[in-house]
Amino acid sequence: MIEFQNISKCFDRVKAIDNVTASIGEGHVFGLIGTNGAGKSTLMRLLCGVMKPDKGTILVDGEPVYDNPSAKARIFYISDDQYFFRSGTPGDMLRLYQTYYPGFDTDKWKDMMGKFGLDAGRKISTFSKGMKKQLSVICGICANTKYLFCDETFDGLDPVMRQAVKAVFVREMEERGLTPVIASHNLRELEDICEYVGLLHRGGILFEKDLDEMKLNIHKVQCVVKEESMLQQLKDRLEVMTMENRGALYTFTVRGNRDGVEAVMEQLSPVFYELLPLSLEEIFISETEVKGYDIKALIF
Ligand SMILES: Nc1ncnc2c1ncn2[C@@H]1O[C@H](COP(=O)(O)OP(=O)(O)OP(=O)(O)O)[C@@H](O)[C@H]1O
Repeated sequence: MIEFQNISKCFDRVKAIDNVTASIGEGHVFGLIGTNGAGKSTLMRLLCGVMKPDKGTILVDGEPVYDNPSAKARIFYISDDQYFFRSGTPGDMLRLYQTYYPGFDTDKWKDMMGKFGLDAGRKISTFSKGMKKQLSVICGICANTKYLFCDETFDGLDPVMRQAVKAVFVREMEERGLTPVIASHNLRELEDICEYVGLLHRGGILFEKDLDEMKLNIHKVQCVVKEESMLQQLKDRLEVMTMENRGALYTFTVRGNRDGVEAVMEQLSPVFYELLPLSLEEIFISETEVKGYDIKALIF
């Protein structure tokens, strides 16, 4: 388990991470989502021990991670701005990781390189962006670490490769309890694969929850009301996060369990109403809008 408490990190006057507390459990996929500049990459670097927090504690399976080779050996980090040696080949990467990760599975690496069609002797500088990401994923999987951090790794892969990598993650989770931590802007992708999601906004964590549980407690209500006064009653009785309307059709995002929301709607008895589930993308937009990150303000 990775536990972090009250961690903060500043770059000059920019508070990249501001007093964040959360944890990442084992054996399931944790998705890290957030607005641009929210601090996702910074949080990942802190959790992997690449950077030291200004304050707060980070424990990987009970051990501090920064400057601690034994905790770091349990983590493989695929950064979004990948660095490869000049003139280096995948074979050079293999030798480097074999030295650093004692459990590195060389047979699996060779097998995956073959299956993904990557040439171990070719200069990495001649690889496409997607091929470099594939190489990192293969190294990350074969390092056999307990935790695998992927910073926007999926975003550079084509749809077939994304499916292949997801299938590899699922296999590794089942076979050896791998815990992938994935930061991505592709929420549809994360929705398919993640069980837990953390939402960062302006350096702070807005929530860190089980995705299915989260979906049980946030709903989209579409309704047509008899008169305007009913809208106020609805706002008074439900925890409304966002509201918009197109003509007579009003759409609310509300917090609360389905039965409670339905009971209020039944009592108010509008002309028509319907409760719909929210996608992760809609939850993201609603939660960040509540915090002042309003999509309409960006567009109009
Ligand atoms: N090395 C650095 N020096 C100065 N400022 C930095 C540095 N790294 C990050 N920041 C700042 O910290 C904040 C968080 O950046 P970070 O890259 O962690 O966000 P992010 O959520 O990964 O963003 P994005 O989704 O746009 O990739 C930003 O304001 C960024 O400008």
